[in-house]
Amino acid sequence: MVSISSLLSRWGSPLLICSPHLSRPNLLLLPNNKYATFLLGSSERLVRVSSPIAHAKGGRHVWARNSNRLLRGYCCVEASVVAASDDNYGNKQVISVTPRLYDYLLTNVREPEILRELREETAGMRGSQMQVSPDQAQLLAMLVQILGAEKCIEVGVYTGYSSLAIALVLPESGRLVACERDAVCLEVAKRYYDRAGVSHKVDVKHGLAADVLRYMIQMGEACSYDFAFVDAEKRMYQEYFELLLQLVRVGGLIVIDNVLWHGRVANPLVMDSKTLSIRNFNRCLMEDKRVSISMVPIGDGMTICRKM
Ligand SMILES: C[S@@+](CC[C@H](N)C(=O)[O-])C[C@H]1O[C@@H](n2cnc3c(N)ncnc32)[C@H](O)[C@@H]1O
Repeated sequence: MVSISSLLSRWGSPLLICSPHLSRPNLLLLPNNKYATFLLGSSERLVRVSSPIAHAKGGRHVWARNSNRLLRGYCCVEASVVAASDDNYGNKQVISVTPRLYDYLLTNVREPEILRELREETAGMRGSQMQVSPDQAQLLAMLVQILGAEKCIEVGVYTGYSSLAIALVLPESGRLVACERDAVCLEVAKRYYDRAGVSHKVDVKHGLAADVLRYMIQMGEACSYDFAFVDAEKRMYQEYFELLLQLVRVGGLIVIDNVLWHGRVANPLVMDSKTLSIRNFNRCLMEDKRVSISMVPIGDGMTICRKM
């Protein structure tokens, strides 16, 4: 076994931080091309160790004793694979998407021409990083198709990329209620709905999404929607979710974007209000027996919820 102090001396000048924020013993491996960072700790003590991995060949194991538990981390030089090995995870290996691997993945996405044009036009606009990725849009469209959805809701339209992906696969009789507070973005979205010939399927609601959803419930539309996608204000996620749970039928889906929040949700040292909101929301969803859930590491992380 290697003690933390000998680990530190062997790896040169790593970073050492103590924090009271972890609620249970934890081990995270966050490799990139140059460093591997390990968080080892408990509610009493968190140790973060970063080490250059430039000279490593193959994988290497690191042991550290935390309270009375032995934690073992496996640091992979091939950054496309993360492997964790401890009491919780066994020897499970999971893919970590590198830029090269993501480029490859995108060559396997069938992005309709009109969506590509919208994405390229939006690239020059403020906030273009907010748009869902082509692989996410493809997954949303597939979920809508699998469900045979006729009635959908989107919370957070921006310039319309995800809503257009959904509208394109809706049947002619289908309807998407698209909620957005920014009129300038909506002008771009509406232009593309027109160009794609799907304007008749999209009911644009300009205003605050929670108000629109409340109004829809008051108008007797509860339990009548098949699918909802949430991609707006992060601190409102719980509220959107509660309203959409009323609007969606049993067996319908609510898909929530940005649930991994650029990885910040997994870093106990990050405590800003948006990260806390999403972390709390994820924790509540875990315990929410009204839905079955699947958190998918696509884009910035999406959770698919099915109403029971
Ligand atoms: C992440 S972007 C949506 C991206 C979009 N789904 C796409 O793929 O292009 C979030 C959008 O939500 C809108 N938004 C934020 N808070 C809102 C609210 N309370 N009501 C309605 N729209 C809101 C923002 O104006 C922004 O355009």
